[in-house]
Amino acid sequence: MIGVYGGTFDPVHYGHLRTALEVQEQLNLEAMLMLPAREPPHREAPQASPGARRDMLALALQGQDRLVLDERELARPGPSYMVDTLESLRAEHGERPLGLVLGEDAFAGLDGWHQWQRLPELAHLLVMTRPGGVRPTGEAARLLAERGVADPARLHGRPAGLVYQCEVTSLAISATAIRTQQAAGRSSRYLLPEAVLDYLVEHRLYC
Ligand SMILES: Nc1ncnc2c1ncn2[C@@H]1O[C@H](COP(=O)(O)OP(=O)(O)OP(=O)(O)O)[C@@H](O)[C@H]1O
Ligand SMILES: O=C(O)c1ccc[n+]([C@@H]2O[C@H](COP(=O)([O-])O)[C@@H](O)[C@H]2O)c1
Repeated sequence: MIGVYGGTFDPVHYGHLRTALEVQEQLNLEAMLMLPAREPPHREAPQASPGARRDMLALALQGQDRLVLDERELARPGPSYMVDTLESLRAEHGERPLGLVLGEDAFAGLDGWHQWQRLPELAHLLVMTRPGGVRPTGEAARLLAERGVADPARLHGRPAGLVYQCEVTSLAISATAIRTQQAAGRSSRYLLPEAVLDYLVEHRLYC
């Protein structure tokens, strides 16, 4: 199975990196693709440019090969709809299982995503715990009730369609908090890789 971890990564932090690694290990994924969104739908435009967010992610991923930068959303003009990303991955990988990785907060709002009903047809949904995570209600709760599985082995037996909840280390880190710290002249050290911190300070991305 291939993991698909999309994000705004404005900037990438240890909350993304550690959870991506844990899901990759827990589910024995062949690879975990990390996809920065060029134009994330349903939120304000990111503060850092797509290129700067890509560069920070590349710095964060240096020296390891389990988490892989995938630039397809950066190359695609217009809003970075996940359904388009999963379709392009499905075309590349045939029947190989795909796992769309989401924090609980993102999963709770899934029914607002573009063509959201198609997402579970294209990939499994791997829902990570997140501090302050919202309990799913409405369509997300229904998806969990209808498609949820407790045994991760089942995910490997079909290309898409199941929902699995992944327990990951609770890291109450958010990109919003890091941007706020930077704007206030406070330190963000130890919340994100040193090389990423050096980059965003040097380029004055969030001052
Ligand atoms: N600390 C964390 N623990 C678990 N999942 C996380 C964590 N931080 C981000 N995620 C998940 O990573 C994905 C991408 O998140 P995103 O790039 O928006 O980061 P963020 O820290 O939530 O950013 P922002 O504060 O700007 O909204 C989402 O699915 C989100 O739920
Ligand atoms: O496809 C959509 O309509 C859609 C709506 C909201 C979020 N997403 C994707 O979900 C991922 C996490 O979003 P965010 O806003 O938490 O960074 C990121 O890859 C976004 O592009 C996708």
